[in-house]
Amino acid sequence: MTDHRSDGLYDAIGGLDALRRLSDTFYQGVLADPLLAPVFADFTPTHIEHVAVWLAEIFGGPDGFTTDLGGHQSLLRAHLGLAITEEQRTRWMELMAEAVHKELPEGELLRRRVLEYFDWGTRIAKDVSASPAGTDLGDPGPTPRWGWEGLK
Ligand code: HEM
Repeated sequence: MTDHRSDGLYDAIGGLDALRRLSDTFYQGVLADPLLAPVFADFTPTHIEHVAVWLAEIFGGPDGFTTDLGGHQSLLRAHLGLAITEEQRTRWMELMAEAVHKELPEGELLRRRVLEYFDWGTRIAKDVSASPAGTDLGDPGPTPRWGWEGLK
């Protein structure tokens, strides 16, 4: 078991390919889940790729979400109006923890840091989701970065 700590978190995770596998496995679980599937009624396969590209940027990889997919504000806006409940957020975390254990390299610290990001991010998604679609969120600043020490 190794934490690959001399690498950045993105490289230790296995880069974009590993994040694509993570996203794919996670959304297979989401779409089969009675509590979450209705939230993702408009799901399309591009969602899997967009989430992988977002996560790459978060964990210190290429900034493709900012350059090509609308950046931090677009990510937040995608969650407006969803009215995510705490029960749904918790289920999302359970399914993501399963996907992380299946798809990401072993390493207690690596997995802990990744899941800490998801815990932080799902709370933000839930908060934003309480506001109606189209709400002006202002400038949220650049996409956050998450490393071995957590939020940078
Ligand atoms: C760290 C946590 C999260 C991340 C990184 C994340 C990431 C994303 C991204 C990148 C998109 C845009 C996808 C696209 O452009 O196709 C998106 C949309 C969406 N997210 Fe999240 N999300 C998070 C939490 C949640 C939670 C907790 C829920 C609900 C329980 C949720 C539900 C949705 C839905 C319904 C959409 C729109 C889906 C669609 O395109 O049809 N997200 N999310």
